[in-house]
Amino acid sequence: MEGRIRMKLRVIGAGAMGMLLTAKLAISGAEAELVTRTSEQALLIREQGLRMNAYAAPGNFADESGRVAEADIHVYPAALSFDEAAAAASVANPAELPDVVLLMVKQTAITDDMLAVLSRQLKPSARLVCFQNGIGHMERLRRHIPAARLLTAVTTEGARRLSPRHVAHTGVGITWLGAEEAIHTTENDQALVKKIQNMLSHAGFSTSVSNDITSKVWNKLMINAVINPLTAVLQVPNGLLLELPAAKALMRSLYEEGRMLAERLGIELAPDLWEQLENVCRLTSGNHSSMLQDVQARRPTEAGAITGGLLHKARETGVPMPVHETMEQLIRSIEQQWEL
Ligand SMILES: NC(=O)C1=CN([C@@H]2O[C@H](COP(=O)(O)OP(=O)(O)OC[C@H]3O[C@@H](n4cnc5c(N)ncnc54)[C@H](OP(=O)(O)O)[C@@H]3O)[C@@H](O)[C@H]2O)C=CC1
Ligand SMILES: CC(C)(CO)C(=O)C(=O)O
Repeated sequence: MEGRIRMKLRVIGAGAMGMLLTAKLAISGAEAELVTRTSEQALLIREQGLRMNAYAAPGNFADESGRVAEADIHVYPAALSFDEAAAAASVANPAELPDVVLLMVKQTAITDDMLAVLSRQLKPSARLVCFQNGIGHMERLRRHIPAARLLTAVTTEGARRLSPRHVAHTGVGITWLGAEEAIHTTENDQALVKKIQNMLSHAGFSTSVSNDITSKVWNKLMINAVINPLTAVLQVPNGLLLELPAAKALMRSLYEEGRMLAERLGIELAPDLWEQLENVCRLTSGNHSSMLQDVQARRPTEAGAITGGLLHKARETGVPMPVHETMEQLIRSIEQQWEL
């Protein structure tokens, strides 16, 4: 099939999104290996495989009570830990290294130490596709990996990790691919991006290439910056935000502050973004946002890259964002309680 030249793929991070991508890529016949943080999880996946539930009603997210699964799929991808991948890369022939690496860890895992190790696993022709919500990570990545090797992916797919080898595909969405810097202009670069798009599309992800990926990043950032901290602080599912007049007023203030900042930065947001935001709350009404799930599990949240990402830009440009500042302090206070 056109554009389906065999590529070696690696998915780093065997959480919700990493397991989803690996399972669907494997089902589509792609050669995808999964890199876990721990050797225990890699061993478990090698021995027992990955399990994926895909739910009925595309476009809708599964509710907490668990709808009847449309499919219960088992696949057996290659799996190894991050340290094992680093050790193998140090002695590998570059031809054995992956052509495309999908980075599926949370923003909180993208540290300078991690990136120093990761950069040594990438051959010069490889591309690293980064799926994180929030902003700030691409700047960190560019300190270790040449910008020409980096691609940004923005996705509205939804996944939930049910166990270290079991994932639920909780929402069917859209994925955009693009480069934040206008450097992917050669024919070779464009052909490679097209191949990645084809590979994701063939795996069942509706994928488009965007010439303005920053806009896509910010549309998603705005949605996450409005819904996630509010649901995490109030401990409510997404849909309830629309039912509580005071919470809805806060949503609107967060939204207006974000829109003003985007305007100042010259970033184009969707004209109907507020309606989209309300729609996400409706479509995911029973869901706990990822930030609420992190707070409930006492895991570090991605607030630093979502609310914190906006505030960083606000400070650079002098745009006041008092409501986002308050949300950041509230989330930080929650995280600081765990240190006591
Ligand atoms: N889940 C979703 O529906 C969506 C998520 N996103 C974004 O995608 C990103 C990933 O999210 P999600 O999959 O939910 O997060 P998860 O926390 O479920 O998964 C992240 C995984 O990364 C692993 N990890 C951490 N450090 C390393 C490392 N050095 N090497 C290998 N693996 C590592 C973690 O391992 P361990 O558990 O052992 O610590 C964990 O399994 C986030 O930025 C999120 O905002 C975007 C759209 C939708
Ligand atoms: C869109 C939303 C808010 C869905 O819950 C999300 O992306 C998240 O929880 O991080």
